[in-house]
Amino acid sequence: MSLSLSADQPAAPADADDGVWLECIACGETFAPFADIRYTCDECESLLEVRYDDLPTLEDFAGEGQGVWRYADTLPLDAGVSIQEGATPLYDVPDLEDDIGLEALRIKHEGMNPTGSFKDRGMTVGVAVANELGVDRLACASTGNTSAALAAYGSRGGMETLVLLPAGKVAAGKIAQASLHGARILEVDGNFDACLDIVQELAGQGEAYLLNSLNPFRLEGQKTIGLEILEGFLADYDTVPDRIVLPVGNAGNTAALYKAFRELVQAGALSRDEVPKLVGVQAEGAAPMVEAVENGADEVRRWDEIETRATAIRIGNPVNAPKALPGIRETGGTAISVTDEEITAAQRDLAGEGIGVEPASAASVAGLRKLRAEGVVTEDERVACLTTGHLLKDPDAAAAAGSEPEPVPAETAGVLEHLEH
Ligand SMILES: Cc1ncc(COP(=O)(O)O)c(C=O)c1O
Ligand SMILES: N[C@@H](CCOP(=O)(O)O)C(=O)O
Repeated sequence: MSLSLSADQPAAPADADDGVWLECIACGETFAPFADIRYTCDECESLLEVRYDDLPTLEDFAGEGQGVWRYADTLPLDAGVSIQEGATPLYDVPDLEDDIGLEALRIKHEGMNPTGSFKDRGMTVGVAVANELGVDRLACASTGNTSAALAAYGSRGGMETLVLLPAGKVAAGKIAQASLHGARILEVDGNFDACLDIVQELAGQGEAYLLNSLNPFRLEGQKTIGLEILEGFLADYDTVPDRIVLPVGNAGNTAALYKAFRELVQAGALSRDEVPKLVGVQAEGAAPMVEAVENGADEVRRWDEIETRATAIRIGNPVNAPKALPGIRETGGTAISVTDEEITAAQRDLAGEGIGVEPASAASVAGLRKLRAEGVVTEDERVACLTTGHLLKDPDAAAAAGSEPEPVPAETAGVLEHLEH
């Protein structure tokens, strides 16, 4: 089955388990979902997706469960290892909306999840599947947020966790989280992509269960971001957004949102033309997806030299590109890169609306501003920007972008005198 936006319904193969199976996105080979551990296709090594024989519409989600698990009908299990993830705010930002010049702008702030990033939506599902598979050690490579979420959900699920981080390139808040939640932290003398290569090898040797976004079950939880955005726009504007702009690193969210919308099209809940355009934003110093989109390529070129202040998206080899590139192309979206200075300016813009985000998150707003200035995004559009992680994840970046504390004497007169200057 291809990754096109088609209304064709998948038919369950014999190895489906309760209407759920895994399917290779390249050769179409199918696998029973929980019989063995696999992350990629046995036949051609391409990425796998979870498939369902009964696809729900938005109405099917009304009122049941909480957060991510309100969408259990579109997930591979009925319940997960949960810390109440999902149901994040969809903020209005009137000043920013005017300033950028749009009909409507909303910020879906994923920093309001339990560990402060969207990764929780994936982990609640991924760790539950790990339980189902009977594994006892979980592992990931991480620029920080995945490790924080894995550590928290793993410890709640009673499993050992191992995280591989690029030494010196992970923000302080994220290391603190992984550490306190009890992960074993290995600092690798290499970048994120090198860490992921190692974790894939460890997982391949059966040393641990891999919970990066290469794991098809994890992305199922992340689909719920898209469903919540659609429901929020339908409630407030009686229509779905024209565009969703999101930061891109390993391209898991781009793949997950596209899958959520594809499934709604297959369920007959959304027409092809209604699907929001997906716009990926990367930092200039780590922009292999942007390069591929600009060149109309079907594959990304791995960037070995990468650098950006937005350490969460300091990634040169987005593993989900084979799922995400069709998502951008089929929805009529695009990809754009922004400078670190543009990212910091957008971080300040969001802070001015009371929304605290880490640098990578602000890339979405920086990219939207640029596309609006270039006329690619038009004034009459309704747009959702995804902000992926909380400000406190990277306190050093926040302090550098904000104002300096002013030393004053410990008495009122001295404070008043200081305030006059
Ligand atoms: C805060 C933050 N924003 C954005 C991303 C990129 O998301 P994705 O890998 O799904 O493209 C990540 C991690 O990759 C992240 O931690
Ligand atoms: N930003 C990510 C990078 C890893 O992405 P994943 O979605 O494949 O786990 C992180 O927080 O580590």
